[in-house]
Amino acid sequence: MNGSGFAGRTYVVTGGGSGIGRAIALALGAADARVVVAGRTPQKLEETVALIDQEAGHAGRALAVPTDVRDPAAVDALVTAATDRFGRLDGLVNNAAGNFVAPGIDISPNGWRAVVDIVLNGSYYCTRAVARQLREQGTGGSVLSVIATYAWHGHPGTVHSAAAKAGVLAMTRTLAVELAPLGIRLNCVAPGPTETAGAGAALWATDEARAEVLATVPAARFADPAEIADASLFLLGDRASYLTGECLTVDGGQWLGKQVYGRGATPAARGRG
Ligand SMILES: CCCCC/C=C/C(=O)SCCNC(=O)CCNC(=O)[C@H](O)C(C)(C)COP(=O)(O)OP(=O)(O)OC[C@H]1O[C@@H](n2cnc3c(N)ncnc32)[C@H](O)[C@@H]1OP(=O)(O)O
Ligand SMILES: NC(=O)C1=CN([C@@H]2O[C@H](COP(=O)(O)OP(=O)(O)OC[C@H]3O[C@@H](n4cnc5c(N)ncnc54)[C@H](OP(=O)(O)O)[C@@H]3O)[C@@H](O)[C@H]2O)C=CC1
Repeated sequence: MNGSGFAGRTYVVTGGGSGIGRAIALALGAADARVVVAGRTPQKLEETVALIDQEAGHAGRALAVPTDVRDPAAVDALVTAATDRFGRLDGLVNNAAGNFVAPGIDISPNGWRAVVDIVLNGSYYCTRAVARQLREQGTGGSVLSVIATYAWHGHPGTVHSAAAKAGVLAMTRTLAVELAPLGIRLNCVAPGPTETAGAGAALWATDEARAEVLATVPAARFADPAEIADASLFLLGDRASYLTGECLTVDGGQWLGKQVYGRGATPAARGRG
């Protein structure tokens, strides 16, 4: 990815210790960017840093900053740690999330808060802190938030996450307009079912649940986190320089694949096949 414009730039990736966040952090590192990974579990963050250093062939390209994104003071400290270490920031990936499946009216207030605080409030605190730093630098930059297609179509069993992701999409579109004059772009990526341990445990913990999810994907497979990372780097980088307030869906056709007749054109056509 040399020549992609990432060399020497610095990006904060929340939830960079696992799954999609780790894949994005590794892709940024491989594109010669400097990467600051944030999350609650220091060991997972250090593993990502070690993988980036290993790929680079030397230490120093990445930094782990244990952070709970629900805590605005901790988020401000994250941005300070990143700029102390690398001198400046160029962007942010809001990837941290929590999720579980439960009937909407049975979720406790604390269960609702757990998810909304991480996904919506955490994304706002991180975006606010990074955008203030970019404004101070006068450099512009790019913010990418990882959402889900149910931000717009809804989804039974995940009302907390769907509502929070919809909020992140609205935040993205609102701040895209407010911050465009500062050269700051904000976009979203909406992955479909992606093979990660976190989502597997939270959303498709049994073989039956996994098969049920798979049956909804026209592409008939889960995404690899690296495929989400590819789309993410496009949105973060200079090739998307005139693109702001948008959401790129990377879901193997899942959310569009809800036709009355399933995947065949019509029952009659399928009968002939
Ligand atoms: C199909 C394709 C679309 C998929 C789109 C989206 C996918 C994703 O978001 S995948 C990301 C999945 N990754 C994770 O979820 C990892 C992180 N997860 C967590 O940290 C937890 O799951 C968390 C969100 C619950 C937060 O953990 P923590 O802050 O430690 O909170 P507690 O365990 O103390 O629980 C707080 C509160 O929530 C209630 N709760 C937890 N799990 C469930 C459940 N399965 N059902 C009902 N309620 C649950 C828990 O009981 C607590 O409430 P109170 O008991 O009232 O205190
Ligand atoms: N996998 C999928 O099918 C899909 C995933 N997504 C989205 O992709 C993103 C990544 O999910 P995925 O990689 O699958 O799942 P993971 O569970 O691997 O990723 C979630 C990450 O968020 C971090 N995190 C959770 N709570 C906090 C917190 N309070 N503060 C800081 N970090 C936190 C976790 O680290 P730690 O626990 O150490 O803090 C973890 O690294 C999420 O936004 C998810 O909603 C969207 C659609 C589909």
